[in-house]
Amino acid sequence: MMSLHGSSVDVLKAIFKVADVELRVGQTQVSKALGFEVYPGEMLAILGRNGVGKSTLLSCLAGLPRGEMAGDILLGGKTYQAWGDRASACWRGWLAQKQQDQFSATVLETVISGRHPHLNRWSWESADDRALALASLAAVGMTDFAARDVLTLSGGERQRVAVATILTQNPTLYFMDEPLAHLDLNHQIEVLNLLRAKAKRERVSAIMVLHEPGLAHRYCDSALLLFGEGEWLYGSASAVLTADNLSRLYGYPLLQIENPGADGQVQRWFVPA
Ligand SMILES: Nc1ncnc2c1ncn2[C@@H]1O[C@H](COP(=O)(O)OP(=O)(O)OP(=O)(O)O)[C@@H](O)[C@H]1O
Repeated sequence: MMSLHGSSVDVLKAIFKVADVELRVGQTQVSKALGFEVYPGEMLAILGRNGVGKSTLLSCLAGLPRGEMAGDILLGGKTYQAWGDRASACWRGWLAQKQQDQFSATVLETVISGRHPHLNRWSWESADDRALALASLAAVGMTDFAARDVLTLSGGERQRVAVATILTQNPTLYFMDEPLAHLDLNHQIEVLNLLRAKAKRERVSAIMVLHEPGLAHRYCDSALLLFGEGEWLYGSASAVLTADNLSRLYGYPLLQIENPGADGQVQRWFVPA
């Protein structure tokens, strides 16, 4: 268990702190003594093999307990319990791994539902809420689908609606379980560009489960690797996302390829050896 972090963000106040988190689900030990902090504007990727416990951990970090957990999770300096359900729902957004629609609803109604934590019990969505929902739909290129029934959408279209919904909720901290699921390459980049720009502009932060280490390196500031048996490695994306660490993580030898990106950053891609 190790932390490898640079000092560039240390001058800021962390908005999210995790200390000594022990987590087990069924027979799986997900983490032992896990600790890290997230700062305003930071994007953190969680990576690991299937079944290692990424979703279980993300859910616990988002205050939606799964499995047996001990340790401290502080959002803006307070526990979820101290915030209460409604206040914490305004602070943090949750994008689930699977979108499960039970009933017919239009795309716009679904996206506007992101505003619900912000509304009083008896109030309806305002014109501002609707404008925010429409802007979020436009941001993911789904404006033309506003009147469509969500039950008729393709997997990738439904995922873009889920991203628009969390954008409409407009939380300070985004928890996203595989936000790129079902998306083609073009839309994967579009969603990550959108989040990166929002993090930079509005200082919101994101913790997300990703399966593509090259994209995690390109878009995230930090990374948390879950190795199984509770072992983990956390630190800056460039320190953690290396061929050695990822070969160990996935149990398969990987080659690292570096390429200068248009933004002047060195991009790192990993391919099976
Ligand atoms: N309620 C449960 N009872 C027993 N085992 C469970 C329970 N929930 C999850 N598990 C197991 O715990 C492990 C971790 O599950 P989790 O969904 O967190 O993995 P993951 O890393 O997100 O996987 P994937 O990459 O496949 O989405 C899996 O082996 C899963 O089968």
